[in-house]
Amino acid sequence: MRAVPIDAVLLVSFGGPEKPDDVVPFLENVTRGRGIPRERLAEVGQHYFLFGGRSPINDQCRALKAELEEDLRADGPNLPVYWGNRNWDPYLSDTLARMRADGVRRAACLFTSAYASYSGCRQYRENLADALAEVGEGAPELVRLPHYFNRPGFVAPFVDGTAEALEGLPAGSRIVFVTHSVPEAMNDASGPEGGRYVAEHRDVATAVAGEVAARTGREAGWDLVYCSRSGPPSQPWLGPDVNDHLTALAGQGVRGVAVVPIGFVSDHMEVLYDLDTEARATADRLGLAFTRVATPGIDPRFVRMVGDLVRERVAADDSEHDDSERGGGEPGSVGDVAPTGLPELTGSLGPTWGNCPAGCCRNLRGDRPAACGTD
Ligand SMILES: CC1=C(CCC(=O)O)c2cc3nc(cc4[nH]c(cc5[nH]c(cc1n2)c(C)c5CCC(=O)O)c(CCC(=O)O)c4C)C(CCC(=O)O)=C3C
Ligand SMILES: [Fe+2]
Repeated sequence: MRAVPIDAVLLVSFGGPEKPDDVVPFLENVTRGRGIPRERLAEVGQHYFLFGGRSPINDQCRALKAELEEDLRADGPNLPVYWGNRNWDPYLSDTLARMRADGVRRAACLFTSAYASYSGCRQYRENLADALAEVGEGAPELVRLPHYFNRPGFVAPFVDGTAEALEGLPAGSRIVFVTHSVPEAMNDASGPEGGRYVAEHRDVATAVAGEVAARTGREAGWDLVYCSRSGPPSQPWLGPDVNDHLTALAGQGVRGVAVVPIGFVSDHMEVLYDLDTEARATADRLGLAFTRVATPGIDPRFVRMVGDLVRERVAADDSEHDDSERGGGEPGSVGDVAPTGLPELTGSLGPTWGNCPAGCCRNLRGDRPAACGTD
């Protein structure tokens, strides 16, 4: 049976407020039914207000959408790129309704979240399923592009940024990889076999540290630590917290840190507040030199990698159907983007998947419909 060809790309993101009046309703959207203590919500609201009530995340998505459209125009397939958010305007349901109106039948989804976990994977899929149900008859079919945490286009910008940061820091400085904390139980249930959230981050951290050592000729010690813990104190979450870790490092006589936000695809409020504001203040207090490395954002290698995921997927569909009429770019062509010097997949976890296998990143609160997977 011939599948309907992919005729659009859908960027699926978290969403964030863009003005002070957005902040409280945004937080209500995010935390509905999640059991976050009120004090934590008030505190996180303040982080947004400190930055004028505007998160950088939506602008990052607009920029990525524009760059990806350009990449697909230049090297094919020339597909429209849509963008929808889980928690703020443009909402997924509105975007899916617009796609239907535009005649889109089958879209390839890219989540702006690189790692397995309920929060970063299945919750996106559940929100897509809800939006599909809301739109109803005629909504496009959705397939997921492969997970990309171990693609060089995602990893290389962190390698460059870390090597450069270490150049400017005192001898003996350490690399501090940071990601979003999640409940330990959520890590235990992440991926098809569990524990995948931490395993994927360790895989990226090992690859970045190894490549930086190879490039600079100096081996910097590194750690994987966490930011943005929420939830009640009684619930165990992944640690150590980045601030506690910086305190411990200073106590050991370390003089500087390259803080590498590997958990974040682009600048989010967590990066602006939890790292650039709070962790930097901690480092200043401790007399630690502190450099925060950039997120991939719209690094040309990251954009190209996303374009390649689309090209790979379309080529795979075409090769299953030799009656295809689809033209467009050489899959994996390099264009004018510098090669990364990294292997095709970094780390040791090997090939990933697009649509998720059954049981992947289980919802510990109970089963709900989820798109882009076999359950
Ligand atoms: C793993 C993970 C990612 C990375 C994957 C991905 O990128 O999706 C992520 C991203 C993000 N998280 C974000 C914002 C928030 N996350 C919250 C709460 C929570 N996050 C969690 C996990 C994650 N979150 C968890 C386990 C909770 C507890 C509640 C629950 O179990 O669901 C809360 C509530 C207040 C608080 O408790 O902090 C807010 C406001 C924003 C937007 C930032 C911006 O506006 O720039 C982004 C990109
Ligand atoms: Fe979050």
